[in-house]
Amino acid sequence: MRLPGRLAAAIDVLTDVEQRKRPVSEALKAWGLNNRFAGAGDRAAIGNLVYDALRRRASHAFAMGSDSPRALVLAVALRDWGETPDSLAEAFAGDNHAPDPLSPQEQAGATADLAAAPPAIRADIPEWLAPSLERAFGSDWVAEGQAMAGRPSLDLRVNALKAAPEKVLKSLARFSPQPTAIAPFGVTMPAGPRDARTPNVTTDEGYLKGWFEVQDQGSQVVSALANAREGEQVLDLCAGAGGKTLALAANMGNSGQIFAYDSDRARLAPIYDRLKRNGVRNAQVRAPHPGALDDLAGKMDRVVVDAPCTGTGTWRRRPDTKWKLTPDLVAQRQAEQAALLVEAAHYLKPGGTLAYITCSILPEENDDQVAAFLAAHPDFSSLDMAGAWRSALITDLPEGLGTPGGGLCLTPRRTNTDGFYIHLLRKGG
Ligand SMILES: C[S@@+](CC[C@H](N)C(=O)[O-])C[C@H]1O[C@@H](n2cnc3c(N)ncnc32)[C@H](O)[C@@H]1O
Repeated sequence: MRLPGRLAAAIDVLTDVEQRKRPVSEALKAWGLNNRFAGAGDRAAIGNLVYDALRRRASHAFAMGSDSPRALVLAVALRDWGETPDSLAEAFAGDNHAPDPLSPQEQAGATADLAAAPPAIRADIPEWLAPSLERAFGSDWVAEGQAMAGRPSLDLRVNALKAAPEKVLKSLARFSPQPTAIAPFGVTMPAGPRDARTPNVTTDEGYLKGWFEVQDQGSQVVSALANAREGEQVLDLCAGAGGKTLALAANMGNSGQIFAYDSDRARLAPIYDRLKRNGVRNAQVRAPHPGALDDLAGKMDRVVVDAPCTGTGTWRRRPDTKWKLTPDLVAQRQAEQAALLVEAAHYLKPGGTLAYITCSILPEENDDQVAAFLAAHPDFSSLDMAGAWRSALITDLPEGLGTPGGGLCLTPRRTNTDGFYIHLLRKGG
């Protein structure tokens, strides 16, 4: 397929997403099944168009004067992919699969000036979230929003239990991987432009042998900052599919004990295979039976709460969630987070550490939650995060990552990672 056909297909997919309220991945898969002639390169290009349209939905709609799927996809071609009204007119001419020719208004979108657009449009975020971003980032909030509308890199964490970074760099040399800037065991492949395909690393022999896992560098950094040490008793209270459990196990050199729990069996299910592939021998999965964790009360050196959250830090990867978020959903997540912090405290022994993590950048889910917890639990105190950074990452904490409430917040703009928050709290005693 050539560009015109790919644009037309992306318009169809985005229409499907918007009309049937379908996740993008599902709509793309359905399109692929109905259009079996399309190759992997076509499917990747169409996916990029749809995701790019959603990443910058607000600014694209403003520039084009419309938020229709057609306007958004054409905006990607004109505003992100370097096409011009002339290059598109030439490509569309005589191509049976091309969308209709561009209207004068659509052509004008190519050079639309957004300087006078409201800040939330320039930041490409829903307007109701502007006060939260401003609280989180001060005068930088529009630039932070813009960075969250970019394409993410593909990051891997080398599994120190089985391989060294050099081995993985060599195994994946065909994708030109680079060491990550912050995470000590990270390998990264920057996103390419236009129709660039994301490397398929999960068919690599290194992956199948457990030498590495796909994990955003930000997730690797907060896993390292949780600072689980050899010989400790650690509860991973929201283990999900185990992304952080695996990193904690590697950090602990397979010694001590990790209890991996999640209240959702389906989310927990992949952890069994992943633990095996990674050669993890110090993790015990606790399925969500009543009383599953009763024997751990007051005994843990460390409890990691990788809390359910709005996922605002992952907007680059799941841009549709940016526009679906509602105040009710934020409130729901806040209630879950507050309850989980109280629950986590119950399992810690005196002197133990609680690591509170979210993949959100909203202060309502981060500093506010910790402040409310500390106010109700005077036996807990905030740990020095600069010291934790030095101890876990053997470098000084970069400028500007600290939050007013004493936590750390990583962002695409600050650290070239997904957005993550972490705060370590010590139980007195
Ligand atoms: C951010 S995800 C965890 C991701 C996982 N730690 C990883 O690194 O791959 C949050 C998890 O919290 C779980 N969860 C939500 N409420 C919970 C609760 N009350 N107790 C335990 N887990 C809960 C969800 O099922 C979800 O899997």
